[in-house]
Amino acid sequence: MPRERFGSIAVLGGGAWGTALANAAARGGRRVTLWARDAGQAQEMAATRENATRLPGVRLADSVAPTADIAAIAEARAVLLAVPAQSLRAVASLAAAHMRQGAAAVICAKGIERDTGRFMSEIVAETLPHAVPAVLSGPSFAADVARGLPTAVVLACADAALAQGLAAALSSPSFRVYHGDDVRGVEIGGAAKNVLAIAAGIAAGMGLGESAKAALTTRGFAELSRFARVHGARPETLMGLSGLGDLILTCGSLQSRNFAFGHDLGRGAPVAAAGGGKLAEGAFTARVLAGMAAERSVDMPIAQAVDAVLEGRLSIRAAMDALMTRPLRAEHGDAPFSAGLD
Ligand SMILES: NC(=O)C1=CN([C@@H]2O[C@H](COP(=O)(O)OP(=O)(O)OC[C@H]3O[C@@H](n4cnc5c(N)ncnc54)[C@H](OP(=O)(O)O)[C@@H]3O)[C@@H](O)[C@H]2O)C=CC1
Ligand SMILES: O=C(CO)COP(=O)(O)O
Repeated sequence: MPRERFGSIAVLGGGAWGTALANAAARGGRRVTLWARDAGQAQEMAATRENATRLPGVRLADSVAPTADIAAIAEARAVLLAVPAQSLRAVASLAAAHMRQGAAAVICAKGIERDTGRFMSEIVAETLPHAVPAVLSGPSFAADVARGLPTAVVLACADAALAQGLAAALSSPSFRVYHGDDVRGVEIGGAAKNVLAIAAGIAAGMGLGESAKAALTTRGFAELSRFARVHGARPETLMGLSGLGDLILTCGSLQSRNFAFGHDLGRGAPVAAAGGGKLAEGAFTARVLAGMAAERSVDMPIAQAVDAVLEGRLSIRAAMDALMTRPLRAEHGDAPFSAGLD
């Protein structure tokens, strides 16, 4: 599928990620409509060529057209949904009447809908039945992408040819988009890593050291993989950019808002004050992820500990102690009497 088919694309969401993706697509040669819900913000971005609130210091590419008019997405053959996961349903519903038939709806949010347990692709299937769902995920901080620092992500769509065409259309020398067809695997990696990054941040904030961080990240990957496989994800997807790759990035950097949120908790901040008011998607997904894991009897002790901390059922110290004193078991599988954090 030729990349020229996607000459014009739209991005929904005037936040850090929407703005960064707009710039990335522009670098890939696309004309980009960048929709923000706030007319004042859209006008300011158009006038100053900067998203001063969410991504200060980064110049908007010339071929990015900010707007607050949702009807402006009508021509786009690909629409990138870059709003928080809990707002995806509302924004997709708003876009439904304006998106062209058969356009790709590329989910860029990382989370699970907390009131329903729906994956993002399920929400798109419900709200945009005339669009083709796809998901873009992987280790990529908005500030890095917007500045054109080298980044690699993956775009998955059940229609493999469409995934390939979209990946080519969005790629540029600094933004390398791999393609695949494991939509569920890619979206679960992005959703779950945010919750696990809060745990890694807590451990760092408590000063538990680099070894604890490595243990949490590795055992976090084990539980992310268990959950994803129960939901039909392929193991190789979990080993890739959207699984292991994003987990490593987010569990290891204060640049991550989820890690920073956990870090604040680890230093004693109350839940309501942690993260400095920035979006920490894992805080919204923890409850529903832990609940879905319990429903399917998937062992996710780290995600469950994060949920218990956020809900006030456990102190962070008690949560860490509980993780370390679970019955010993085999690292891989359920054999008793072996060492490991699982
Ligand atoms: N930032 C990053 O590095 C990355 C983020 N992501 C994911 O992208 C998603 C968005 O994150 P990000 O852009 O960083 O978040 P930000 O907090 O920077 O921005 C969120 C944006 O969404 C808008 N928004 C929220 N609710 C609605 C709604 N109901 N209707 C319309 N617009 C709405 C906000 O508008 P307003 O300002 O008016 O409230 C704001 O422009 C998240 O799921 C995140 O996990 C993925 C990869 C990287
Ligand atoms: O998803 C991200 C990096 O891949 C961004 O992480 P945060 O939302 O934790 O900042």
